[in-house]
Amino acid sequence: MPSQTEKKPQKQWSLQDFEIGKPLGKGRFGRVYLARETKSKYIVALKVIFKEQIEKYRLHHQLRREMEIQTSLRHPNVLRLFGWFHDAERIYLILEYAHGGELYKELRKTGYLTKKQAATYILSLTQALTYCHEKHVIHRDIKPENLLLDHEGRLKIADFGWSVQSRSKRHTMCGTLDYLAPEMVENKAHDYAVDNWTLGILCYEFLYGAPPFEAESQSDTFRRIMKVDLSFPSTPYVSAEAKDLISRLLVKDSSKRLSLQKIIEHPWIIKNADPTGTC
Ligand SMILES: CCc1cccc(CC)c1NC(=O)n1cc2c(c1)/C(=N\C(=O)c1ccc(N3CCN(C)CC3)cc1)N=N2
Repeated sequence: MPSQTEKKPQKQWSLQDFEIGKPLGKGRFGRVYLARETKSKYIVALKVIFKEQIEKYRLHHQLRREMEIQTSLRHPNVLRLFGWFHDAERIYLILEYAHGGELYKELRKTGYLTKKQAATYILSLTQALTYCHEKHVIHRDIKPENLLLDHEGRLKIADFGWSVQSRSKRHTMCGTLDYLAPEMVENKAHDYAVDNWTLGILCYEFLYGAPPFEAESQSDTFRRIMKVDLSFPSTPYVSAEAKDLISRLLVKDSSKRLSLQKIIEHPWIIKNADPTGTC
């Protein structure tokens, strides 16, 4: 009789267990395909990563960390990693299938989101980050390209490639500049509050259609982030309450940024977000 503590043995998957469908997208290190597990007919997204690429950029530790972290997370707004397997050339990640595709394509299509969509997605992100931070995980790379939508329009955070299991301050440089907090772009020690900053960036981008410190060159973006050079184009579509929330997150001193709990309680969120996460 197996002891209570023994986990159910992880099934060893292989390519033969799946029927591969259309390609869904491609990233720097591989592609993602629609796939169906043959026995259960369960639909998944199969992310194929070339070992040669991982070795070339010395990313096995980062990939291993991504897999360990994403396998351990269970939250409605975090894309599930069900398992993985490999062959001679490739590593295969068996991921939850998000039927709605990438959020940023939705954003580019419409230019900016409605206040209900924006508030609902910020609430979902805040709830997902509250869960991640309780598990000592900092995502560090939340940007529209890493956000997916399921068949009900519910947001799913994907791609934990830059996340870290953190119990202390971190020093690693990562991500594109637009979404990085000052302490990240200065390559200083940073902690969970970097994700709070990014929520401010995303809230601004959801409502205005572009991130607040966007500039021609990376060095200009860097300067604007360091100065917190924040301005709100005058438009009737963005309320004073939305500007208040953004201004309380884009604060240089990380200890003074609005906490995740205070975001959930903010009047703009309470008034505009759909608590079921669908909209
Ligand atoms: C390798 C790809 C990659 C690189 C880097 C980061 C990420 C995370 C976003 C990823 N994607 C990833 O891991 N992904 C994991 C995934 C996943 C991507 C996914 N779905 C889609 O990519 C998708 C795209 C378009 C789509 N349609 C577009 C047209 N519409 C009319 C109908 C719907 C429907 C679904 N489901 N799980």
